[in-house]
Amino acid sequence: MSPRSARLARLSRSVTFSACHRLHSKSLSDEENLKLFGKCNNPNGHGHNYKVIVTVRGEIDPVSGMVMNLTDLKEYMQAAIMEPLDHKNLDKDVPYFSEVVSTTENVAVFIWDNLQRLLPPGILYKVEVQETEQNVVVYKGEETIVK
Ligand SMILES: Nc1nc2c(c(=O)[nH]1)N=C([C@H](O)[C@H](O)COP(=O)(O)OP(=O)(O)OP(=O)(O)O)CN2
Ligand SMILES: [Zn+2]
Repeated sequence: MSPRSARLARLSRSVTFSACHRLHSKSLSDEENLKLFGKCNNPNGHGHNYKVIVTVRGEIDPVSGMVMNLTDLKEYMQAAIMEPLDHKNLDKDVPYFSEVVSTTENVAVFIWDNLQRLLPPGILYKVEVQETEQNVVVYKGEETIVK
């Protein structure tokens, strides 16, 4: 069979969700938490309107013309992002954040791991979380060895 070439494309979809949280680490004292997180350590928390942009990467299927059907991606994002996070207190309502500090970095990892469980293998490329217009995290599934 002769080799064929396929066009690779990246496909993105965004959602927004509202949630509140408090930056507080159980590994630190109250004083250390206040010093590290400042106003974000306020005991009663604060809220954000988060924007999440999910990007998948793959071949453009010659029959469907799609990398994946956006209708399917929408459903996966509903299950992986909106259902667990929208209108929640991240620290109290989402078990993952009872032991993990609810920074934007960790929100991005949480979403990545949830999507990985739902999407076809190897297709997830990037999760971008905008906590505010100024504060943005990109996670692409990368890990490093910690000694
Ligand atoms: N590395 C991180 N640092 C901080 C995070 C984070 O997720 N990762 N988060 C916060 C707070 O949650 C906080 O919400 C940030 O608020 P703020 O500084 O007020 O946000 P802005 O920069 O958008 O607001 P300004 O108007 O520019 O003050 C803190 N650190
Ligand atoms: Zn915050």
